[in-house]
Amino acid sequence: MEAEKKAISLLSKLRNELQTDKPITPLVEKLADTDIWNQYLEHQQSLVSETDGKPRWFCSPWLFVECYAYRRIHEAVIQSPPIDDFDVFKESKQQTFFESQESIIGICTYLQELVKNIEDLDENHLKNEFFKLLQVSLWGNKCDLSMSAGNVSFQKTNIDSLEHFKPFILVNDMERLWSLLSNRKKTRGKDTVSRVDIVLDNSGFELVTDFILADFLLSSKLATEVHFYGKTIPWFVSDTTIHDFNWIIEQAKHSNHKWLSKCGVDWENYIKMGRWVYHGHFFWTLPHEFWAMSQVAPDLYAELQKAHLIFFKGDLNYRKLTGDRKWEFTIPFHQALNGFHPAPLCSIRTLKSEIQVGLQPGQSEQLTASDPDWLTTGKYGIFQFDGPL
Ligand SMILES: O=P(O)(O)OC[C@H]1O[C@](O)(CO)[C@@H](O)[C@@H]1O
Ligand SMILES: [Mn+2]
Repeated sequence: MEAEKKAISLLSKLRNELQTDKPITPLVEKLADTDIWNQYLEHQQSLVSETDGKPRWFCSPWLFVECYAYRRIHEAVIQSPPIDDFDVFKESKQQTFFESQESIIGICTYLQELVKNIEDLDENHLKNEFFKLLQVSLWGNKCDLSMSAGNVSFQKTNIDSLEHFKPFILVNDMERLWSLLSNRKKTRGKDTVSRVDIVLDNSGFELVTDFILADFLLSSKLATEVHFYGKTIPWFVSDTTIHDFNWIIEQAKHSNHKWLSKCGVDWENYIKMGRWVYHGHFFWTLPHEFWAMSQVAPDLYAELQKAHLIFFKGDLNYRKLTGDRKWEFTIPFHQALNGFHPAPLCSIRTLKSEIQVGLQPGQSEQLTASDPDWLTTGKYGIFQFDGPL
């Protein structure tokens, strides 16, 4: 109880600082990322003019203060042993998993039926299924908890509704993903690796959709291994940590539903065989743009370079890919990445923040006229690829 009281008082202090626009203060508790964070705060300080004094909550870059808020929540918890490994968002993450049981069973059953005869499918059919499961993973990203504040009444994806959602895909590079993976499958030798990396976003329903896609990639031999990247601390409410990752697989495995539990068993086996690999890295919970990765986290950058294709899930990853800058809507994605090219990559994201690049001339104007909130509601989505043609 004493520890809880301490955590709550630190959290109230944080809330007060935020609500009254106090200066941003350095982190105090020593963790692997503390020095990098504090250097970043100093850098922000150097950008503030003398008359403005210190960086504050209301007038600092949104990406920076939003990340900082979550990092401070974590600091309040780690300063309060013995509850220092408590995940303040665990309950809501687990609740959404249970609330979306029906959709989860639907997509797991679909996958299991599909993989039964996967060897007999012709090229076109396989491509079609690949596209479907990519879209399931895309619309799965509607379900984050930081934007919905725990309200998961968002329409859940099921395979039959995909056609209905197609018009809301604003950038669609699925064909390029198919060419890359299917060409590699045709030309690679028997023992060579095809590696797809997935930089995860939210746990719960979205993570299941990512598992379904990853399972399909192995079952169809479009990939021989899949590497996942998650957060090392609770983050943006619903983001995946190693605990969530393992918890979802355990839940699936112990389900009473035949196909969901088959998925759980298969997924656990993939991990045991090293065909699925999970990586945690503190870089993902820093405020840095991804173009800083090769400097700030060269080990992570080198890991990503081993992939043949990288999927970046979700809105926050897109903001970090593009530096959260106010780019023109039509500037090429390659340019907005500003030198971040560890391997061919693709953002799979529903739009929840006011940034989008790589649109056709006139596209944004048309959207603004027909649906003024198109950038922030999560109704629209993209598959945006960058890599050699
Ligand atoms: O889980 P996602 O798709 O990254 O969405 C989180 C998004 O929600 C917000 O917290 C609020 O819109 C954004 O800052 C963030 O980009
Ligand atoms: Mn998220």
